[in-house]
Amino acid sequence: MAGRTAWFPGHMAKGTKELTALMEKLDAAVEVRDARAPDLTASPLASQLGEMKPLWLVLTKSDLADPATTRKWLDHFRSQGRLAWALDARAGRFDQVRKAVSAAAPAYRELRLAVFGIPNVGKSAFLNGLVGRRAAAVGGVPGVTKAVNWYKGAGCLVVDSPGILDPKADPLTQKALCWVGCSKPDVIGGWETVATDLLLFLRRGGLWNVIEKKWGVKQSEDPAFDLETVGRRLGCLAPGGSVNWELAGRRLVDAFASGSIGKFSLEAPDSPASSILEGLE
Ligand SMILES: Nc1nc2c(ncn2[C@@H]2O[C@H](COP(=O)(O)OP(=O)(O)OP(=O)(O)O)[C@@H](O)[C@H]2O)c(=O)[nH]1
Repeated sequence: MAGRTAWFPGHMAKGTKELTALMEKLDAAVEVRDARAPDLTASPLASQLGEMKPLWLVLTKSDLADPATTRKWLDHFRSQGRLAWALDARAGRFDQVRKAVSAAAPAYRELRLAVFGIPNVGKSAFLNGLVGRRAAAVGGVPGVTKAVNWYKGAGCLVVDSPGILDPKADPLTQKALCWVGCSKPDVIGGWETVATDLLLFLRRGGLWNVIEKKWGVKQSEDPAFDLETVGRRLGCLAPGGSVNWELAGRRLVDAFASGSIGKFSLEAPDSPASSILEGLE
């Protein structure tokens, strides 16, 4: 894949350092990924942390993903021996996760868990759902760093961490992360370029039906006209009647990221998005 981006804000570097130091004092960690793209939204820290403690996996935004594909992902991860669940973190049923918490808790104290993942995957929504929306942050835990916030839930103490994005992620992966709201188009060339690649991805991945279903727009004969066709359909016009590309791109990508386009999955265990992304170069 093409060259590397340099976007790695300081707080993410700090978060990585804090989290690895903290892992020593924890019993397990929950990695949060987006159910629409579980490979793309994997945390760059997962393998490092997984060597230290058991890693549980939560696929959030399952309400926005294709249910059959999500079931395949769960089978896939469980076949690797991982505890894995898929849920709508804002409204989800947490019974299964809570059951795992009580099963894993030591007899003499609460289970200590970290929640981590790349930006905007739903870490806070998951944490709030697990410990209860009104849970207040509790202070330092004896013998454990005071530099982070702990939240007390039934049988567990949970610590949040800042979203950490792979500093080495290539530009195409970063674009794909914009499609699900986990990265920002302004660091990767703007809305037009992110949206153009999204349409190309849908075309190549046989996923154009989501666009047709939502807005009644058919694929153009030439992919170069796809964004123009969509932009016109959405009424994103500049004075004089030409398409306002940035606006069209923003409306399209926002519709994807927020789920207003309908349920879709960008990848399945047997067809990872990375294979289509490589074809976009
Ligand atoms: N539809 C849907 N939206 C969700 C779900 N989980 C989170 N969201 C939304 O996704 C957005 C990001 O959620 P957060 O919980 O703030 O994500 P985060 O990972 O804590 O974000 P950072 O702290 O910025 O890294 C918010 O608009 C949430 O309402 C989910 O399961 N389903």
